[in-house]
Amino acid sequence: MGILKKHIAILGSTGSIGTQALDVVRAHHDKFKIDVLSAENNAELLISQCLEFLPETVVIGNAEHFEKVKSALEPANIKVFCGKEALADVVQTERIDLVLTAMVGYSGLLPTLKAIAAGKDIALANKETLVVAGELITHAAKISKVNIYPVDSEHSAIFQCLAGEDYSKIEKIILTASGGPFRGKSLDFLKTVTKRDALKHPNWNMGAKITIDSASLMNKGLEVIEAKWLFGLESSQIEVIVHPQSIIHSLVQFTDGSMKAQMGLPDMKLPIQYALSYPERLNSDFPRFNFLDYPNLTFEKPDMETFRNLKLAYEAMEKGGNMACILNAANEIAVQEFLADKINFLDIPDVVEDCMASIPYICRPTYEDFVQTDIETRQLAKRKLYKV
Ligand SMILES: NC(=O)C1=CN([C@@H]2O[C@H](COP(=O)(O)OP(=O)(O)OC[C@H]3O[C@@H](n4cnc5c(N)ncnc54)[C@H](OP(=O)(O)O)[C@@H]3O)[C@@H](O)[C@H]2O)C=CC1
Ligand SMILES: CC(=O)[C@@H](O)[C@H](O)COP(=O)(O)O
Ligand SMILES: [Mn+2]
Repeated sequence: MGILKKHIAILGSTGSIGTQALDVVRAHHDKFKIDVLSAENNAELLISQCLEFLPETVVIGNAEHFEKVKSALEPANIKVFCGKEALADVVQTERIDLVLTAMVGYSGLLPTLKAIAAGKDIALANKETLVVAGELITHAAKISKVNIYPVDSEHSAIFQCLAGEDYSKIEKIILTASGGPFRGKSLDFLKTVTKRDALKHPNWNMGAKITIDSASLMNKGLEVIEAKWLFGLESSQIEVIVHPQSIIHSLVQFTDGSMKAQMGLPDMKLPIQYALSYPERLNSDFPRFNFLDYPNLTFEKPDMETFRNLKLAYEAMEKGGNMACILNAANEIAVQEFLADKINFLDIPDVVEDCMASIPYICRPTYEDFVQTDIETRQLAKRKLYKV
């Protein structure tokens, strides 16, 4: 009798997480079957991925590329759709077991909600979704009895440390942060840094948006909020420590004082594979960590005065409601403009803080409130950045 394969949809298959997920699938083709792939603009790569993995359905976000993708894939009997609604529809396809959310930003919210409502387990890389609407997502997952498996390296580390443990015995978790390319630098130094400087992450090769977030410590702020929702924690139970080598991926301290850490070389294929194959732990030939190559694993307190984004994220989490949605939308606009060389690095926390102070607070937001908050915050962020 053949082994049953897990049927997977990968949303954002052409990105850093998406391409590494396909590497994992390629190495374990006896375990996984790709049913859906999607991309926003990169039609060439999407077409070649489809011709290799032969999904049933593919979605290209940007309508400009639709005809090109369609004419390349229809001869291979692959259905091609385009646009946001199509993405939210195809994740509901009956045979899909697991949806890997590997797209970037707020765009992950609707397809993730639709996939959960259709009873699909989620391998969650797209942290912005949980940041924006963590309560809505975790509530929907509970109702639909679906699991959310973390892909983010720190959250995968915590999830692995918690295997077989009682979550009510968590005293606190400690998220490690590399500190990014500007660790130890002053505000004066940060005034003049460029996109090129900010894109040089010391340990990880990732998409542009998350790399800028790592440099500004917003990534760690988003991860603090992500951890709250994934593991059901209070703000006081979530700590951040700077660990420049990125070998310890995060830690859990239990109520008896014992600590568990998960370690390994910085390689996203491991957490991706763990999330895709859970509860099975598959073999891999990923390079192994050797203590003797790292005689100095070091730790520092994060500098939340210079890197204000981390403090703003704690504030947004503590305030709740739509505040983290405001933080996220303002940050997405600021990062987009920084990557377009239109604003300075230090404008990022300024505009996030301004938007958090100005957009009306909603204590118990509905999905429609999040949509409206996201739109209004993006408009305000642009007005603040360009003083129009
Ligand atoms: N990269 C990493 O190591 C890690 C990433 N993450 C998280 O995973 C997510 C993906 O990050 P990463 O892979 O680095 O990002 P990339 O920018 O490398 O890839 C993003 C993917 O999403 C697609 N995409 C872009 N915009 C949209 C949109 N509006 N709607 C739908 N799809 C879209 C892109 O398509 P196209 O190529 O056509 O533009 C691409 O396939 C992020 O939320 C990030 O925070 C978390 C931990 C580590
Ligand atoms: C690989 C991964 O999970 C990233 O989120 C990474 O943690 C970014 O590094 P920073 O610790 O610099 O934010
Ligand atoms: Mn991370």
